[in-house]
Amino acid sequence: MIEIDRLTKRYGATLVVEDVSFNVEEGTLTVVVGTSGAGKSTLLRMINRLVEPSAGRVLIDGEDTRTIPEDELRHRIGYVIQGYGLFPHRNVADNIATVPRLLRWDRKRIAQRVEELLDLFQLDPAEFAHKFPHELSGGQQQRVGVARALAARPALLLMDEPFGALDAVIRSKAQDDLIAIQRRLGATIVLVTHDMNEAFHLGDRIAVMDQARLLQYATPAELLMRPADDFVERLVGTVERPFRLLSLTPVREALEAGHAEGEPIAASESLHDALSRLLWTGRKALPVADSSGAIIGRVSVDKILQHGRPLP
Ligand SMILES: Nc1ncnc2c1ncn2[C@@H]1O[C@H](COP(=O)(O)OP(=O)(O)OP(=O)(O)O)[C@@H](O)[C@H]1O
Repeated sequence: MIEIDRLTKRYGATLVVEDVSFNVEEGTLTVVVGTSGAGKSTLLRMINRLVEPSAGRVLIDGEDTRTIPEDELRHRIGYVIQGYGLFPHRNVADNIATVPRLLRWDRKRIAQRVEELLDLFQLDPAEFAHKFPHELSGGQQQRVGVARALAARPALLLMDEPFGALDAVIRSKAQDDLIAIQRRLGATIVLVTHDMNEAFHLGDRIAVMDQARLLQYATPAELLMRPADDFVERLVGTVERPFRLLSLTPVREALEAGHAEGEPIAASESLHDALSRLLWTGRKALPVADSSGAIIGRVSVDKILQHGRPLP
């Protein structure tokens, strides 16, 4: 677990991060979201001590980061920034091998790890290992940047606007890839963005910051249903709120007894998917199947719309 404990940063008289605390569970993805200048990047950089906190501390599995030598800390915490920071004169394989080399892994182990990561990021080693960063597209550079940060299996991966330079279509694909890789590796990630859609798409938990302070730290569903204040509510975005809520709720939670005609929908799919299917087919209800394919009930438009309403 990563414990962020009362972190504060002052530049002169200005408080840039004020008394921020939250815990990040192992194997989860936490998104820090907020307006420009809220202090998100500074908070992230205090976690790996690129910025020295004015007060407060960070614990990694109970160990205070101040007791860990800085170079060791950089090896234990991966860091990805917008623009990826790839070394322009090193090829893809050498870029990915950076930290394992510093840690003096043997050649064979490094070569295996590089190949494994290239495969994982869907970059064919035969084609990409020897290319240089300028020969790659933005999306490919982004993947190499993340692969490099993950190479030595860090305890924590920090990502600052990692998709900021990608256009909308590639960005969405890159977000899906990150989720798949995070699940597969069980990596613990803290990611900074100013994009609330990205936060909802990626975050197991979301930390909302404004003017140096943490306003709320909660799951996406909690943010939607119980925003801590007006600012959070506005940021979450009232217009898309019902749809976001439906995207986060599985069909199983609106299951009703009874029969319905048509192709069944899986209980694990979202109510958003169910509603799209219902609107598309013009039906009032769909049969619902469990993971074995057995029909366990139905889901109806009326019931879904009840779920889209915020709690009183
Ligand atoms: N080294 C510094 N010296 C003085 N002020 C700084 C320094 N670094 C950051 N700041 C100020 O701290 C505030 C927060 O900056 P930070 O980059 O953490 O915000 P952010 O939420 O990441 O914003 P953005 O999304 O625009 O990058 C800003 O007002 C910035 O000008």
